[in-house]
Amino acid sequence: MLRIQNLYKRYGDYIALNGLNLYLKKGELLGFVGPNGAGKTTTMRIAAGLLKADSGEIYVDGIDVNKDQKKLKEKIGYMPDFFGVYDNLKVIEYMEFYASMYGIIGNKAKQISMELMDQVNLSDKANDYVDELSRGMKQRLCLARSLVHNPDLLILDEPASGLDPRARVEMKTILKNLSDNGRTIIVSSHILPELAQMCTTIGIIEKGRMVVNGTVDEIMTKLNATNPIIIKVVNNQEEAITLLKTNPLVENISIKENSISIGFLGDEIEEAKLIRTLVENNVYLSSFSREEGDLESLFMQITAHAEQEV
Ligand SMILES: Nc1ncnc2c1ncn2[C@@H]1O[C@H](COP(=O)(O)OP(=O)(O)OP(=O)(O)O)[C@@H](O)[C@H]1O
Repeated sequence: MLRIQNLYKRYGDYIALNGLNLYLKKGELLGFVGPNGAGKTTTMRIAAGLLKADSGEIYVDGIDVNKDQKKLKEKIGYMPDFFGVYDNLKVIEYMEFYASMYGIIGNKAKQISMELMDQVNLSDKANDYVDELSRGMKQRLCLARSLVHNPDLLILDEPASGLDPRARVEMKTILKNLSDNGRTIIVSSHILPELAQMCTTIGIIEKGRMVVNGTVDEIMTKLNATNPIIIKVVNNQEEAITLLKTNPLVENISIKENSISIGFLGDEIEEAKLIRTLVENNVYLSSFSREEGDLESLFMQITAHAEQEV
């Protein structure tokens, strides 16, 4: 659905995007995460056709963003991170106004607007003035507005920013429902745990480059593969250490309380072979397991130096 290759964007001398790559399949929900200033808004605005890149390729469902703006606008729904004030407009009028920008008018506009307001839990606010809505309601309205032309790809820039915990949960539930109904979505945030539970795919951006992009499962598998294995030996720790030292896949042996921690470069089959060697040499194990990694610590690790420089 979305293919971004080698994207570059400068603001004056400042390099905001530095060869960014991003791939997203139909029906996926991508959490686009990075620290402040990493380039999320710039990427999203370029993908939505609102900003021009200096170079790079972007295709949305096969459409070249640089060549066919009209078709692109039909495909994409965009929700910006900031939106303005709306004098004297009722919620339903606001929705119908946006529908009219896509040529949808009259009863059809009313029907679509009512359906979308229902999806974002705003049906009972149809006749309220937009300015009188809470921040969470305004954000949900903005989401509904971005769906008015039934786009294939939704690009949402920090839709949950500034919301209280209850409103954040409500926004997440709405996004999850949209995703479950087959919509392809990119949602940005600088809070990874918030996205990790609902996203199928994660992209971590730092200093204008994508540093991690894959499904949550793929990222966790890769992440865990580099974690130490913790071995608990119940009888002969010395013998265990001697055996571990002879295995070329074992590195960094250390003892923590009554456990042995090792760096291990092998896959699961090699892990099984190592267990067999230990047991066959009368080393009794009560446990043998990789330390579990978590996405949050990965994110903090990747973005630590970027935060320090801010
Ligand atoms: N119009 C502009 N002129 C100059 N610099 C800009 C402009 N827009 C963005 N930048 C700079 O480009 C970098 C990337 O900005 P961008 O808004 O894309 O980051 P972001 O990841 O969305 O950040 P945030 O999480 O704070 O919204 C930042 O350093 C920002 O200051």
